[in-house]
Amino acid sequence: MTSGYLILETGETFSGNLIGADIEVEGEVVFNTSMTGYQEMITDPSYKGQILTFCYPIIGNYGINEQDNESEELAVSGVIMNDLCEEPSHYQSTASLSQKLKHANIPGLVNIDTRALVAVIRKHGTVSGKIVKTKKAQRSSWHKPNAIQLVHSVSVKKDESYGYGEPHIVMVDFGYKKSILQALLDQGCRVSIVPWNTTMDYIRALNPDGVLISNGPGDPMELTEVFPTIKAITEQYPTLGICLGHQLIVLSYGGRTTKMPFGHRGGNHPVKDLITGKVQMTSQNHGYVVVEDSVDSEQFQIVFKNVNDQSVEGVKHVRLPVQSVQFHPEAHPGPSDSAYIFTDFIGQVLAARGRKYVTA
Ligand SMILES: NC(=O)CC[C@H](N)C(=O)O
Repeated sequence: MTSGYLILETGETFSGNLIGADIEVEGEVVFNTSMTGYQEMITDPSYKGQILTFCYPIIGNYGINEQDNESEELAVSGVIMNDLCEEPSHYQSTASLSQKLKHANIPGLVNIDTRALVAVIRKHGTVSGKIVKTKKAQRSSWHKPNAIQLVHSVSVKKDESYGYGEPHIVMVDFGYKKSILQALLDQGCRVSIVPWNTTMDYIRALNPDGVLISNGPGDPMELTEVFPTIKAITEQYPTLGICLGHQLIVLSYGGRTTKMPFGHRGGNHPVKDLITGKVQMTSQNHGYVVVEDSVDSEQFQIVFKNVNDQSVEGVKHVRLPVQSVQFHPEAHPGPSDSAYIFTDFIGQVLAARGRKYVTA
């Protein structure tokens, strides 16, 4: 196998072997703690521009199938793992992970000491890194990807329409995961997916019963140009925000987000519902988080918090049927404890139909 290296901006080098595409890449090095779900992760558009490390030591054992893609394209810039299984076994498997990476022109590094790497990321916070072929590769220039470019590259370029039922939900696409669309279709909805920079007039003309603001890559504070539209949406339609969508809703009301030391990426993040006191296990993938003090309590109530670090995991508007969650109720990968978020949203949409909102 060809030798390859991960070099970090903080100075460390990790040695392993190259798989997938024969190219060098750069990206923010992040880690996910899920035991399964590597196919959903590498196709989740929120990972656009990032190099993803799998904490679980054996990856690839059930192959790649035709069902579990969260988007058509692979989103990650590169992947890092310990032990790659090249002989997958699963009745749905149609390819191996390394074949999929090669086909998508994405490089990976295997036989990396991922426990040591994760310890380094946890020490420094998320760092930039490069997957390279020689140890002496350039360590000086690092560039932070721009959120508008990232979102633009993964968002639909024109409307797409799915399902024939009711109610009609418009999903503003910052890089949606297919499982979110599937969750809406499972609720019987008709779904119109529109590009991230769609105007309020255009959304109004589609006459939605409710709007979903999707997940997506990048630093939410760089997406200022959409804040007025997001706010206008929440003032007019029942709205659900997921992950980036949650951050954008809070930002559009004057709140702030900040970068977490190394993010929440995994399938077992405990989140407490502050109203019922119940804890649910959630699927997560985010590097930024809403700053608690920045949430205007005259507008929003914080209704979910992370049990591990007490960070904000969801808000509800105090008057309008608007809710947003930092975690992923669509799961994939991860537990589906919070799937009821979609049922609640559609319930609110149906209850609000025909009613006119009085805005703040
Ligand atoms: N999954 C997401 O929507 C991620 C949101 C944002 N890009 C973050 O990292 O926090």
